[in-house]
Amino acid sequence: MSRDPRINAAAHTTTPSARERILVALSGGVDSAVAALLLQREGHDIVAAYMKNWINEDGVIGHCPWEQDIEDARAVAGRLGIEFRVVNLIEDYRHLVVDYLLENYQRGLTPNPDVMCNREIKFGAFLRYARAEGFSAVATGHYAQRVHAPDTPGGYRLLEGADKNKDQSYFLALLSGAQLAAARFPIGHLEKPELRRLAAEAGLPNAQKKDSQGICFIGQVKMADFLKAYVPDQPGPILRASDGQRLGEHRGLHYYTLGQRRGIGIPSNTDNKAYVVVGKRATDHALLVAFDEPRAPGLWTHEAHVHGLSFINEPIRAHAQIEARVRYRDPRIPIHFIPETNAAPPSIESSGEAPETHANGSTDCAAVKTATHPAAATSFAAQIRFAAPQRAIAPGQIIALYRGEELLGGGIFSPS
Ligand SMILES: Nc1ncnc2c1ncn2[C@@H]1O[C@H](COP(=O)(O)OP(=O)(O)OP(=O)(O)O)[C@@H](O)[C@H]1O
Repeated sequence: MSRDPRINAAAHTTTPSARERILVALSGGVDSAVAALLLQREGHDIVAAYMKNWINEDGVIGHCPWEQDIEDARAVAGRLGIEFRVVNLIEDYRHLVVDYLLENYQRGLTPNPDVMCNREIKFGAFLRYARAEGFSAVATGHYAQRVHAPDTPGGYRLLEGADKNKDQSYFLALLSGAQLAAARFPIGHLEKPELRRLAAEAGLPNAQKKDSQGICFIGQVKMADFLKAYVPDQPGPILRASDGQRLGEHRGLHYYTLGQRRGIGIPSNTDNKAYVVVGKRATDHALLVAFDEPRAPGLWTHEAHVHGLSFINEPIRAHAQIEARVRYRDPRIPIHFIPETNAAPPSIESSGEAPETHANGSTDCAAVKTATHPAAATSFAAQIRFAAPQRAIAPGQIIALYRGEELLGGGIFSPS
């Protein structure tokens, strides 16, 4: 239960909702299966849909078991006796997630495809499809809680999932208020063991299925293999940051992330000390390394700049003491948020709601791209001061902003 009285008040005012027509995103996993089960028990009119997001056309990066996932999802829908659809979003996914991923890696940044998939696909293209098909909302199996909050501009707040070990609010950090209003997270109040118990009790065929590892093609293959297939190698020197000494050669800066220790390929000549990536230099295409210790230049920081900020409700317009999570599964940490005065705060309707939908429900990718492409999200930026120094804050990585367990919004760490 939240310690924030506004949130508790809001949560208690959440009344059983009226019957709605909801499209459930059914992945074949157990979480979304139970999401569908619970909505059905609440009496909603539900249809299930599997999103086809990615096809490994060339078979270059290994096996991605989407066909099995579709069959598992179909079996769940069959057990629940609900209509099942397969929605093809491959083109949108390619433009809005894969291009973003590759562009970012090519620029030496550290992108987050899961965060962008939520904003651009699940609550972007998929939500637009749902609307065009007459649904009022999209439900997923995310561990996050949406609570009614009439005192907010958007009408809802987003809280961490009740199961702190499974909480997925970080991945929802770039959702707008409008996207949240149309989202349903029916399992957000559950702990995973209880969810599996409900699945087994209801006879769901995937009750014991192993948890997936994020986005299919990333989860099932090594990122390095994916990049090798799509981004040409561009070798450069590996330099010791302290004195510029050349230690070796790398295959391309996109293979490395700030803070990375494994896979650099430079043996340390000093006992108990290993090299770590501390920077990437565009001018000479150099990978900078140092021994992994607190004084390693560029590895630890007290401050960072963020851009592309979006907020679920009110934008933070003044200095504020809040909390942030700089990586999924990291604890929340206290921060001082300093908004940039010359940047325009985003409107709460700013992303994910591009109106361009054709009569057949397909989306116009060019229009979507202009309106919601990650690079064009918002121009709102801020300086972040961490209460304690943070290790390996990589440009391109997502920061999620919190007040207690309430997710306020998020942004993208800027290159320095
Ligand atoms: N290909 C897909 N088709 C339909 N829905 C999907 C798909 N991939 C993910 N989702 C939706 O997004 C939610 C979160 O996705 P994630 O990949 O994190 O899955 P998860 O937490 O393992 O959940 P699940 O057990 O339902 O697979 C899922 O619960 C599901 O509602």
